[in-house]
Amino acid sequence: MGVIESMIKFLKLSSFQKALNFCDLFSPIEDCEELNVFELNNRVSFEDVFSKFSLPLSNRSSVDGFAVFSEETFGASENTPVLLKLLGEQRVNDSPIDIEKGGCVRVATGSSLPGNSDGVVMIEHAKVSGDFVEIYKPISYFENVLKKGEDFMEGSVLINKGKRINFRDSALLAAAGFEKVKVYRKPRVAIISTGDEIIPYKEEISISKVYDANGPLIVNGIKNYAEALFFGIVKDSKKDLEEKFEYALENCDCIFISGGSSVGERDYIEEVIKNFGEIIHHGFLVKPGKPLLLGKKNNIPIIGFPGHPLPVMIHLNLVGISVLKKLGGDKNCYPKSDKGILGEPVFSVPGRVDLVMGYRKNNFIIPLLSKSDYISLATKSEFIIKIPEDREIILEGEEVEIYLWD
Ligand SMILES: Nc1nc2c(c(=O)[nH]1)N[C@H]1C(S)=C(S)[C@@H](COP(=O)(O)OP(=O)(O)OC[C@H]3O[C@@H](n4cnc5c(N)ncnc54)[C@H](O)[C@@H]3O)O[C@H]1N2
Ligand code: MOO
Repeated sequence: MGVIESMIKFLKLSSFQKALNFCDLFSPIEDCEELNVFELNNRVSFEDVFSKFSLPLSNRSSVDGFAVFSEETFGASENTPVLLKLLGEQRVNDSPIDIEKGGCVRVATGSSLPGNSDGVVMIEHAKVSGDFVEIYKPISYFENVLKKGEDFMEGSVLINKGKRINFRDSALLAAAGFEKVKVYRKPRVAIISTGDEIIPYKEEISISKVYDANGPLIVNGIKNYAEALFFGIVKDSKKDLEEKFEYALENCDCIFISGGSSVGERDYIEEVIKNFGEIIHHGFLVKPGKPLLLGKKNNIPIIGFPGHPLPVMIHLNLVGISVLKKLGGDKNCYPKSDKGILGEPVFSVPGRVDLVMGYRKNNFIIPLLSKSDYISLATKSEFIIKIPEDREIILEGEEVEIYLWD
């Protein structure tokens, strides 16, 4: 490739927003598996899950105390307690017993309320005296009671299709009696590291070699969202790359490749993607990661990450994981963002988005200055600060948007 061709390649840089919207080009893989309720964390529900019964199934006491007819406690006080006959005990695993006016029943937290009783006096506000209980405090109608169906009603949607199930959701599903739930199958991702200089950790390092950091970075980074299939390190050879691509396209739902995305003599990735599918965008108005390459074949996303590990980390977090969430059925696929106040000024070049590592100190956002070739600073960062394309400087005290690491 000549100098002019190389220059022309990057004349048309796309707005970074287009990279953030890359996930919109794909649809979820409509394929599922059934998982036990113990294995659901971080998986995406394949269906609307409806409750088969109401919870609680009956009116239940929220406290340890005495179930009563609430109106019979009106006027009770420390000096003039109301006296109610102790009719028995209703434990959590007992079937409801009866209660009559002028009486009360000892209940535990979670017990069904006996008969038509409509409130529970806490044990702290009562005292057993022989066959009677002295009530020292009045309660209102249904005080200290969780009413039947108050938590959720029979037939209501517990989890929507496309929701990423968290550990709290798994408790809800278990309480509702679900042993198994259908979830989207995780997309299978082919991960390829490229470069003649890239070596696996088993080999001896030398000045002309670089250990493969991007392989483990991508494999670990996507585990929550995908099945990661590491295809290994491929030399800068079009033939070798094409072979891996062909296999990956037949067996995987997505391809993530790092290195060789720029405009050098041996940067073949664009050409290889073109041979098998289509290029959507190559080159973005963003720092770092300008040569980011986004392509696809039908519903198979292909991302060519620039070789330096820092842009891989950033764009895996912002673009790669979003695409995997989309394929995996997640309705909420954009990166998590937040806002904060800058504690130090940060500088940029107008016309491009700058993505700067940052951390929080005394509730202020502090930028960590780094070059694309740094790896170490990223591990100290807590998030990524976004400097929009129309800003040259953002001053201390101004609000900035931050993207959270996944
Ligand atoms: N003439 C130009 N040169 C470059 C441009 C440009 O616009 N014009 N863009 C620069 C930018 S920005 C970036 S980013 C890099 C990206 O280049 P490539 O995607 O082609 O990546 P490589 O050249 O293959 O590698 C860059 C760098 O990263 C190291 N690397 C690669 N893979 C790994 C890995 N798996 N683990 C660890 N380190 C890796 C590689 O050894 C290189 O040092 O292009 C600029 N050049
Ligand atoms: O875009 Mo590159 O990642 O700055 O060196």
